Amino acid sequence: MTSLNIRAALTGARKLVIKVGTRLLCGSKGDLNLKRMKGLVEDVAGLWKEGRDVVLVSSGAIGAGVGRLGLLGKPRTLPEKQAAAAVGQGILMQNYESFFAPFGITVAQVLLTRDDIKNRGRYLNARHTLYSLLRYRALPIVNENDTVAVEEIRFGDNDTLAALVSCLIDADLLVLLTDQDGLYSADPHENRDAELIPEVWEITPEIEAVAGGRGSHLATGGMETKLQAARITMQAGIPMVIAGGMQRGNLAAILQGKRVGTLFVPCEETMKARKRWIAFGSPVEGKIRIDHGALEAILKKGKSLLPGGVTGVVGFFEAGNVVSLVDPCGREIARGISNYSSDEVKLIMGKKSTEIKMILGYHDYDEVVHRDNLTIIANGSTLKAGRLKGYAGK
Ligand SMILES: Nc1ncnc2c1ncn2[C@@H]1O[C@H](COP(=O)(O)OP(=O)(O)O)[C@@H](O)[C@H]1O
Ligand SMILES: N[C@@H](CCC(=O)OP(=O)(O)O)C(=O)O
Repeated sequence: MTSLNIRAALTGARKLVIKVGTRLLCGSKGDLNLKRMKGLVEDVAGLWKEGRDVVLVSSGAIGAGVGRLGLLGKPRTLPEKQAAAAVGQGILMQNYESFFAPFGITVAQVLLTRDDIKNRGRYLNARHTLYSLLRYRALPIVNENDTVAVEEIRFGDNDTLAALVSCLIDADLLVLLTDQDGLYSADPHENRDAELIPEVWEITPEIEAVAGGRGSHLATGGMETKLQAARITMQAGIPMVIAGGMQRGNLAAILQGKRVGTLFVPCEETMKARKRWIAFGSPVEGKIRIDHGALEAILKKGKSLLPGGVTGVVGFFEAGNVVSLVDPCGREIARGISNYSSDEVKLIMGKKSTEIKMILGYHDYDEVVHRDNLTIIANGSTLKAGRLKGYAGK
């Protein structure tokens, strides 16, 4: 695949994560650049109105807090940074709320710590919360929960957080907006002759060498953490673009397939890493038997497994474990992550999703196994849904 093909493929990206850095939002004293923020919001709203899902990862809480508290610079100690973030996060959200409102877009604040990603149960929770917000057409605005995150549970920088959020929601594209138009052959602040690198296919030592650290006293990480984010997205099979957010229109241009910023091309070999993890990387804790209707829905239409299609449960498993889905003849057709434990599935099997609340007393998910967490298996190999034409399951 050529870089032009990949750029063109970005036009079809439906689920986007867009990260906005402190550099764009805050001046050197922490003063929020409201004009720029408003412009960014207008650009994001344009994509949203095209029917795309957007999760915004916004930095700037510490910076805005520094500005409002009149501090001389970014605090050095963690409690002071946490205090600044507590002040600034509210200011950020207040402005996002008022800038998105004229477009009829409701925003939602989502604050995460590293534990929300590391712990499988919490990971699934965060994922489902984000999915629910997008289903409600509310635009999630994510930041690190700086006010409570101590060193051990910190992401530390929002570039990494944005990459992990992209994996969390299976994004089609991550865009990191910053003050530079992409990755240059040297830090443009230090070298006027630096040239933009339009595509990166592999993070080589040469690429690492051009990426400098922190770019301003309020921002974190500089290009180093952006490369760290690219390592994650490239392995996860998600294209990532670093682009300039100082001027309007770059987001739209990227989504029109134009050669804007630096594209980090995902590795095709590892595109299905997550699906492979589900199929082969994790122990299978139990089996769920499904009926012909569910079999057809999963294999031919790529649908999720709903409780109504379940006919039996074998073994003992917890919510979040990988289970085998077996057809009425007992053949394994897929593996997936179960949203419910074996005891819970036994209670809700054969029922409608709307009955889950009545039976269990709670209703966390409609699906027993969501299609995003499901890998189809046939003759020991993984296949895409819809490709199993001859398979009637009989
Ligand atoms: N090779 C490079 N190309 C572009 N920018 C670089 C490079 N190396 C270091 N930088 C610095 O990275 C900064 C952007 O990162 P950062 O300050 O963390 O911004 P943000 O707040 O947007 O995350 C730029 O202002 C620039 O000084
Ligand atoms: N969570 C912090 C952002 C930390 C960070 O990574 O900043 P940046 O390098 O500007 O993206 C904040 O809101 O201030």
